[in-house]
Amino acid sequence: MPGLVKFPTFPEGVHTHPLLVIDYDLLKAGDQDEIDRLWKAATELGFWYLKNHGMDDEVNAMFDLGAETFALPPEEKMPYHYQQDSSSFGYKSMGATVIDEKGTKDSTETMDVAQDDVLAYPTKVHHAYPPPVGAAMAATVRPFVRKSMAVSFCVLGVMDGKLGLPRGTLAGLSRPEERSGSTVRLIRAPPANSPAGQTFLSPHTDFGSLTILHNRLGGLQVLVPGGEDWQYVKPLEGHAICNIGDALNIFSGGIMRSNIHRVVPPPKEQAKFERWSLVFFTRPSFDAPMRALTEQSTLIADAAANAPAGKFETGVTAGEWLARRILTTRTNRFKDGDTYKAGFKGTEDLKI
Ligand SMILES: O=C(O)CCC(=O)C(=O)O
Ligand SMILES: [Fe+2]
Repeated sequence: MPGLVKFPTFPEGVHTHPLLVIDYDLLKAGDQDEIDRLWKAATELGFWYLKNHGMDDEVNAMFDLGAETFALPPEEKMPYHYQQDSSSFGYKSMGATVIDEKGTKDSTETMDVAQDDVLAYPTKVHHAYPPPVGAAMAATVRPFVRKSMAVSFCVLGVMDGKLGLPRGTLAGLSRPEERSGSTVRLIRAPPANSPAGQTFLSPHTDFGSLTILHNRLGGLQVLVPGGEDWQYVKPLEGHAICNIGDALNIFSGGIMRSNIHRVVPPPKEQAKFERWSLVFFTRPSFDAPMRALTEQSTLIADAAANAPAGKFETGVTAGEWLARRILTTRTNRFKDGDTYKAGFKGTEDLKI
């Protein structure tokens, strides 16, 4: 974040859900207890804190880059806006997407920098970015992406083992050499001086495999399985918040949980401040089929066999899945609530 900005600590007395804390150093070392705890987190809630990820410096540098980029005047950001009919790579201005079935426009600015563009820079693969991003590519963006990829691939490797998949299976569905929707996202949400009940990000499951989130202020909430009420996830200094997305839910025949979450203004005194998040989304290669890996694991085959027929055979690729969910939120495409709900649907099994 705009590292020098001081903000009030997360308040007492708000309904908060604790997450398991997973130690990345222990995971990398193959510690069996830690692996078991990660498995518990990934299958029960689908969210956990990650400590000792070793990327605090890269995260702070990314927040500074976000501040520099979003501070540009609109005429210097808009040329890098995402294209209406394609992916969300690039800059997104406030109001360019809708956040609910009523067609309410969003109030955040975002910048998505594609992993493919970061790795190939200065060759452009998907999109162009404002000059501060290019200038920071080698020193800031690429180191952040590399460390985030290492975390993701470590988690995917652990999941291979637990799911009974041949080693490297899940990473093989997100090979950096193949084009994918994997991306870094910076999000700036304004201070919440607007009507109560405002939402920054409506209830959703994440579209890809694994999400690694760094935030400073509260506002992220989860709907705990079987529960009715939204509970805050408290940001913890130096801890990332990780969660499972739709692709891992589908690949695993529903064993891993892609849990529904949303973002509302930060609680109490924190609401007066701008809210910044930095997210790294690992998503499968565009060509990867979104279906349960039943041939490679009896555990997955059994899980899929117990689910309603076809539930984990989506018939689409990861690229198509992503495009459907992303394009549904475009303000210029919004038609009506039913079309929105059908188009935005993820793997949630809870009612939105
Ligand atoms: O900003 C946050 O805390 C969460 C963001 C999120 O859920 C998303 O970008 O998918
Ligand atoms: Fe999310």
